[in-house]
Amino acid sequence: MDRIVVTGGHKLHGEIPVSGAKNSAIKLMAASILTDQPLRLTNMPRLADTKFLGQLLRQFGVTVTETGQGVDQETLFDAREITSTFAPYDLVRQMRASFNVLGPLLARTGHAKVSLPGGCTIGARPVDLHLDALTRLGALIELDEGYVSATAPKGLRGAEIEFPFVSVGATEHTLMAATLAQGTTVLKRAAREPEIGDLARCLVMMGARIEGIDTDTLVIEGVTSLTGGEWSVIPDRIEMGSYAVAAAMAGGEVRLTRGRADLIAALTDRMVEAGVEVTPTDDGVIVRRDPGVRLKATDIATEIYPGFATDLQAQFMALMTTADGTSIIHENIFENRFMHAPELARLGADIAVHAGEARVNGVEFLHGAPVMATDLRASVSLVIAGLVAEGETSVGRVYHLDRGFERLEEKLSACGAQIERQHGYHDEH
Ligand SMILES: CC(=O)N[C@H]1[C@@H](OP(=O)(O)OP(=O)(O)OC[C@H]2O[C@@H](n3ccc(=O)[nH]c3=O)[C@H](O)[C@@H]2O)O[C@H](CO)[C@@H](O)[C@@H]1O
Ligand SMILES: C=C(OP(=O)(O)O)C(=O)O
Repeated sequence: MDRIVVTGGHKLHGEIPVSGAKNSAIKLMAASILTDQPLRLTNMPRLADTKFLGQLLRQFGVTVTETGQGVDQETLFDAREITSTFAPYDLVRQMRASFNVLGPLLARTGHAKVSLPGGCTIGARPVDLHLDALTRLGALIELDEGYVSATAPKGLRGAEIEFPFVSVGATEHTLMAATLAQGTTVLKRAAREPEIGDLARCLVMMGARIEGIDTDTLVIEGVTSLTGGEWSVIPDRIEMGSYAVAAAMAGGEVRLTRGRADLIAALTDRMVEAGVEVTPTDDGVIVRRDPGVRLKATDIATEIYPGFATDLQAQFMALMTTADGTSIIHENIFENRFMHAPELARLGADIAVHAGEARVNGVEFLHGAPVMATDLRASVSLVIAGLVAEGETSVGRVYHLDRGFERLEEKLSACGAQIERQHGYHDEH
């Protein structure tokens, strides 16, 4: 097993290119099932999650061809023939979003059997909204021994669906299925995350008829078939936000490129409030901070987009561990997303968690210690804390981190961080 070792106390100076968004790429990959023509995705991140999903798509008979390196990374998906519509537990359990192949398989072939999903253990994470919406589109659904079997013998048909609350996964899942349904589908209380806009725009490029993109009401006029084409994956706002916080934590000056400042406005507004200098640029932001001056404790509450992203909560908590004063962090999206708090405490942070609220009492210094990544975004929060912790911080179970951060050590060490990956480490936990 790998671990990442960070030696704290080095300022960051330089440039970090933002990769394509994991949470868009994996939905766009699932959309490739909807057409028998090739779909080329550019600005593709190479991550454990895109690899898992590539394996799953191959299981259905999709040809997946990766080419290029760095900013030229792209992948061609050719789902000319779907040879299987079975998604086994072993391939779905690794990543929650792989469940979202169910709708596209059903829309394209009329049947599918998909294992219930895995993903980060940050809450119960049921899929009831997904299944209710597919049922409204005319799917017959059965649950048996951890598998969902769905059929639509007469094809899917449009419906008006009002989600009881906002769900990113259920919105994009239903959106994909509805593109090939007969008639009109209206999705109310739809999620508006930028990755959904990216998916919807790609589907429109493929011939789908969708109105209301980026709003909470999507109107989809079903078509009989979609075409292929080429699409560039939107920048990863969570990766971008994580490096913005890393620069703020370590101090120095970092320019984030190939990104979009507007996508992380909720985060940078709070960073500015805390005393970090953030300057938007044409393709990202410049983050500056004098490490000699303590940041001011700042409160956050996670919300649906355009609010503060739950996927940036752990990173912001790490930043607040050394701020002056007490910051209150409310987690409103997932019921169990503070598992990084006890790990940050090993580094000397003072954090009290009660239900959905964490009180972070800023301390002057953190000290290095062995810590364990508990989920994807928690793992990067530990790396961020390690950037200022005195001595060495070793982060175990980095397979969580590898799900969503491409070449993290390379990107941070190019800016002066002392960080390395060690292979073959024995995890005693
Ligand atoms: C791969 C991907 O894009 N993952 C993102 C996606 O996850 P994901 O799509 O799983 O998140 P959702 O927006 O669906 O979840 C929001 C809340 O709704 C609940 N829920 C969801 C569906 C359902 O059928 N029933 C139900 O109760 C969830 O347990 C959670 O408490 O959006 C989250 C919220 O921005 C992000 O943290 C994840 O990084
Ligand atoms: C929680 C995340 O991923 P998943 O929904 O796949 O678990 C994430 O990207 O932060």
